[in-house]
Amino acid sequence: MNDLSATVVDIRKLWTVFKSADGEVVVHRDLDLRIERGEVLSLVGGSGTGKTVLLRQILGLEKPTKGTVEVLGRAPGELSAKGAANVGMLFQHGALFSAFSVLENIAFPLRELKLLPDELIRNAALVKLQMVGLEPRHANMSPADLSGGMIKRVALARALIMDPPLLLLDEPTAGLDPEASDSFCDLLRGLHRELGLTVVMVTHDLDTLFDLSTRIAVLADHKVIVSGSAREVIAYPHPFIHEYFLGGRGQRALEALHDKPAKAPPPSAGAAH
Ligand SMILES: Nc1ncnc2c1ncn2[C@@H]1O[C@H](COP(=O)(O)OP(=O)(O)OP(=O)(O)O)[C@@H](O)[C@H]1O
Repeated sequence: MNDLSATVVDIRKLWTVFKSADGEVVVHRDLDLRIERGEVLSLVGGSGTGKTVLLRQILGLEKPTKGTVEVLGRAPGELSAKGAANVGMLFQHGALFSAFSVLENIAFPLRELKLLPDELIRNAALVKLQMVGLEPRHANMSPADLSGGMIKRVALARALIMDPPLLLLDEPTAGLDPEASDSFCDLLRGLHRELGLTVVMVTHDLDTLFDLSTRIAVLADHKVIVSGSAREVIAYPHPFIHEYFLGGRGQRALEALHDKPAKAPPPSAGAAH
């Protein structure tokens, strides 16, 4: 497979087994998942079904016990500088360095490469700052002075600094109020379209899930039991799906989705919250 292939993430016969005091815990068993270029694939599943572990395996931070994970045809574990540039990750709480300014945080992965002069790195970071809807005046601020929505935006700019074709999002709207959450979803939707990104997202927020996903994959019984559109997934008979999507919370999110007026195409540089 080469970089022109439509498959960005290819997971085959994946087993993840952790040792515990009581023996072994099987998290994934023979899990298969293929993600094509341009998809926004959301992973949903009960607590402990291995969604975060799967993101970490795609990022190359953890190795499968058995089976293979490939990103653009390469094992993410073999991350060279070029490999690392293939995947951007937005961690749940932003994971910004508190001692660094906004711009230093965004520039960090590029600076670590030690390949470019400072001026070029600074300019690249400023471009990304604006891409996520922030302004040059935010560049010298400290993370402690930012709102939750701004922290997410800075973390997103850092995840995008190397122009990765694949972006991983762990609970991108967790902790944001509804307005900031909508605004961040608009930004993600715009960037997905404009940059032609492939996105893999873990979210417990059903509004975010229905708002952004082009496909939903459900993890249960140690594997992906079904993947497809919201409609297809909801129609799949499984107790987890019934409880998750057809309980009160799911019904409200579905109704809100149907009631929502169609959105105008969002600018990638929307107002920061
Ligand atoms: N390094 C590790 N060592 C041992 N067990 C681990 C390790 N990492 C994860 N686990 C276990 O693997 C299982 C899956 O964890 P993971 O965090 O991926 O679940 P999740 O689906 O993201 O859950 P949640 O929705 O609650 O965040 C859990 O039982 C967790 O305790």
